[in-house]
Amino acid sequence: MYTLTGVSKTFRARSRARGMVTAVQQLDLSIADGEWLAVQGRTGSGKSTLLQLLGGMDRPSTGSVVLDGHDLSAMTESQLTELRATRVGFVFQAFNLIPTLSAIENVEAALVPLATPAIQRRERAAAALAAVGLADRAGHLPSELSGGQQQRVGIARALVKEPSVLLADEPTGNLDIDTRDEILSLIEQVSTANKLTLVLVTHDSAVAAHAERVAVMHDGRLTIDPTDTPID
Ligand SMILES: Nc1ncnc2c1ncn2[C@@H]1O[C@H](COP(=O)(O)OP(=O)(O)OP(=O)(O)O)[C@@H](O)[C@H]1O
Repeated sequence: MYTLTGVSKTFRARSRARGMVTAVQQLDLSIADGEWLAVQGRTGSGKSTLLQLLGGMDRPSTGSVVLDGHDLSAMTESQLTELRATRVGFVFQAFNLIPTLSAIENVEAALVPLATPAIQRRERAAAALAAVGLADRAGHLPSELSGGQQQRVGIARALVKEPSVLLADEPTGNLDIDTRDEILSLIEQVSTANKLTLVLVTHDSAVAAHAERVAVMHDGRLTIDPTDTPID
């Protein structure tokens, strides 16, 4: 599980006159194993920064981010790289696939940092693509796939690492409503099947309504409704 204590993140603004920007302020948060937490909030409220801190892509300026007893803020760069490669899957709004690689090669790419032998890489990537219903599109380039199919590849790329945490930043933001619902139910299904902790950033209240808990960011501060209960 995650325990965040007194987490703040400040950035130096590009223009000197603007000084520092506080993206996340004094945030305390616990996320249980297997929980499905949605994070909502206006643009610029700090949602993506929070996700980056949870994923070890960035370090807090103050406070601690502890995952299963390990303080991410105290880890070395190589420990964080290993954490990202093994424990945490990421899904992005713009899919972030490599355009010159086929679907299966995009999924395999997630295993390169682990030095997984090529045969195993191919087998695991094929299984991950099958798990998202895309076995028959393995050889297609991203440009030959619909938005929903590209996001399925993105989900397979996150799952192939066999992570314990899935972090999704507006994963349905580029999709029409029907495809949004398909992708959301796929994310829910794979998260349940693999007992993943799911933290999903969304502007969309219809998406957030599926979560067990909804947290709202406002100017870097987080509010959670303690009365929130799971919605079936
Ligand atoms: N690397 C950075 N350097 C400087 N400022 C940053 C950096 N990353 C984020 N910020 C600032 O921190 C604040 C929070 O940004 P963040 O991207 O976390 O918001 P967000 O809620 O995810 O927004 P959106 O919904 O538009 O993606 C913003 O004011 C942003 O400009």
